[in-house]
Amino acid sequence: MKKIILGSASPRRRELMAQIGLEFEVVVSHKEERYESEIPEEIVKELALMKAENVASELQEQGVLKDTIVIGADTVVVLDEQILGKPKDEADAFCMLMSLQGRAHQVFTGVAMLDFDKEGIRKTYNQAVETKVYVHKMDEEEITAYIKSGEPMDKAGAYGIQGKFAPYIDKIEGDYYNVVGLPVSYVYQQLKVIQEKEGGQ
Ligand SMILES: Cc1cn([C@H]2C[C@H](O)[C@@H](COP(=O)(O)OP(=O)(O)OP(=O)(O)O)O2)c(=O)[nH]c1=O
Repeated sequence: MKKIILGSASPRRRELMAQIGLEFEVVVSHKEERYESEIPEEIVKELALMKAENVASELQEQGVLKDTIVIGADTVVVLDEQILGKPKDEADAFCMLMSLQGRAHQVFTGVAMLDFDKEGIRKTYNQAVETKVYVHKMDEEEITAYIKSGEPMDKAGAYGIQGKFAPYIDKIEGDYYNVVGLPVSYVYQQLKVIQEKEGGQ
């Protein structure tokens, strides 16, 4: 079995990987993240790939990259083709939450899996997964109280479906875990394909 490295500082991604019983290590890279694409699916794929590549290059420097799978991910909220990342401050969170209420938006998570064999030769799997989320109408007091809870600040779109925002989620279409930050089923199935290929060699 290849070693699995999760290149993410997100506690949610770690919890989701642990939840499905995967054994993995976490390595975080703090290199800059930039993108050139213009459509959300491509942007999250690009950012996920960059995160995984940053971690892989650090592991390479340490000489521990062979026989390893490195995973990176990136999540954005998209409303009317506008990307909402993490809010800059509480006022920004308020604007984002005002714009999301009473309607649907998309959440895209990009995943990059870098599969290194025993010689250090790499295969790349890079995918974006979409979930549609319908948010109920909220009044200003509810938005203000939610911001006071502190939950929005480290989350794309200024909300966490898994926390105190739950009362405002009318329905979703697609993978719930994709909204939390990692499309667990996609990741698991892809890992299985990679590990089985390995076993067959
Ligand atoms: C929409 C939504 C996002 N989020 C989180 C998932 C991600 O952690 C975060 C989006 O930020 P990201 O930039 O995707 O990830 P991150 O900075 O937290 O971690 P890293 O780059 O090291 O992997 O928003 C939720 O937890 N719940 C939600 O409902």
